[in-house]
Amino acid sequence: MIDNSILYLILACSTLIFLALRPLSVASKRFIYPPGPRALPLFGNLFEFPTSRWWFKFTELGEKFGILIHLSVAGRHIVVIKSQEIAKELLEGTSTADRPPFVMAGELMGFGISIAFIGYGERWRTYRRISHQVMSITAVQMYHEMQEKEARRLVHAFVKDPQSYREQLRFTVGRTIMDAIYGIDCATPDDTYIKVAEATLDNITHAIIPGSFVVDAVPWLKYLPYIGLPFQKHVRDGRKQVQLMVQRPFQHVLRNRENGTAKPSFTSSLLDGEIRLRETAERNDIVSWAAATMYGAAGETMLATLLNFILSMAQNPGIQQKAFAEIESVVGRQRCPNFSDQPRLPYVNALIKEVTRWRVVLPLGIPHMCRDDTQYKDYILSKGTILIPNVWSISRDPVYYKDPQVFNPERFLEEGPELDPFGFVFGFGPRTCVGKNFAINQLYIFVASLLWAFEIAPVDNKEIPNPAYSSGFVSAPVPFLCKITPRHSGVEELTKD
Ligand code: HEM
Repeated sequence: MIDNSILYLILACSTLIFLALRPLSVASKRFIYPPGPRALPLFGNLFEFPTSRWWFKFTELGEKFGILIHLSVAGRHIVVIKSQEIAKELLEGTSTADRPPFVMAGELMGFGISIAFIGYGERWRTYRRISHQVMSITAVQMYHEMQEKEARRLVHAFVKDPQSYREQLRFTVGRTIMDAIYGIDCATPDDTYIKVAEATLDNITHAIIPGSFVVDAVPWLKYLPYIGLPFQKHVRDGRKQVQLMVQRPFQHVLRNRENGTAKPSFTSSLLDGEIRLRETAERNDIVSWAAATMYGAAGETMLATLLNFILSMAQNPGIQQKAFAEIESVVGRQRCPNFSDQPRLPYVNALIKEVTRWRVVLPLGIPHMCRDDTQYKDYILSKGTILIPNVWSISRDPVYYKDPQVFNPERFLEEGPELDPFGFVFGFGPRTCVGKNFAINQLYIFVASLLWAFEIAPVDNKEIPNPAYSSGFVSAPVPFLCKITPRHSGVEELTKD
């Protein structure tokens, strides 16, 4: 990796070029941004940015400057939003539904065409329209049976090898998505489809983290001929892998459709033609990318949320006991929980909301960008301003939550429940998470099944200290030890395939 002094030198040159070349109209127009720390000439607030976990720094700045903070880096304006109401208002319309360019992960590695990274436009609207047909609140019921089966398989795997709960969760999350998206049943964690997808996503996730590659700060570097810079090597290998991840499972579905063995899936439903796409090639391109994005967006977020669930239970035995008692009274011990139990499990539903609030897995969501000059109250933001919702600080704000550090599902049950985290952890406005309904269902059935089957406790009855969290785009707890013991003798038998 290039060392920081060279990075800053290159950044300084690129900023000068940018300032010299930008159109006069932009330079002379009068924009009014919210308050923020003083920006240095050329560099702006570059040095305010820590190397990781920006959400803590943004929260600190919020205490000084208020609920909207303005920063700038190399001529690019950034506004960080610390209030749920303002994030909703500002990110609600299509005028702020663009995405900033992700040069490395998006343009160079080829993921920029995915639903999550692509800018606002016709192709993004098509993605959203077709995905809605198979991810709406009604449509996701088609995955219920498969999700129930995967929950039983997960429980069974935990019985067999409770120590490797993290790997089991990772594999089950991947397998469930493969099944839902492509109708592919992956037998083992070494399955090629899962391996390729995980390796590709590791690469992409690394590439998205700001500061990983110099080309994100200095986009003109992308025009350099190949001279073996670290980002160029990463692109050379990564781009091929992205194609493999998108094409292989999609071709599998096409082959199975031809020989009549395709299982129902997200991809198959889209190919069944409810969507009106003109050419087969165009249709295949759009559907294959919609499918691959789903896999990419679901894996890490679901895994991180389920790990937070395990941690919260090991740290809060009283809450776990209460949730188990509710499940036992509704489900009993003779069968596993299913979706029809859900309306009668209010405490479990509140517990899931609390897991998503207590440790948000995407602490800064995914940034939006203004498509045009945008007026908000007294501010006028220029086209291209990046808008970042500080979801982490919303989840910790005493304005919304009493004792926000405390894990307490009751906060969503009492009269006058506190702010519903499902209203912000899945994002805002037209870019809200496409897989929200699928994710909530999966969290419900996995959480209810694990609570029904196991007692999750610290090892040797010692308290589990709060683990460190990964510092990437998705924030997940680093491995921690805990003891997972079946609650009753029927668990193994009832979860046999
Ligand atoms: C607990 C699990 C999950 C969380 C917390 C989560 C959260 C988010 C957030 C914050 C965004 C950005 C929204 C915005 O820009 O305002 C997003 C986007 C997205 N999510 Fe999720 N997500 C989860 C699971 C899933 C699953 C299971 C899928 C697919 C099956 C999925 C598919 C997507 C897609 C495709 C986008 C891009 C939407 C767009 O840019 O138009 N997510 N998600």
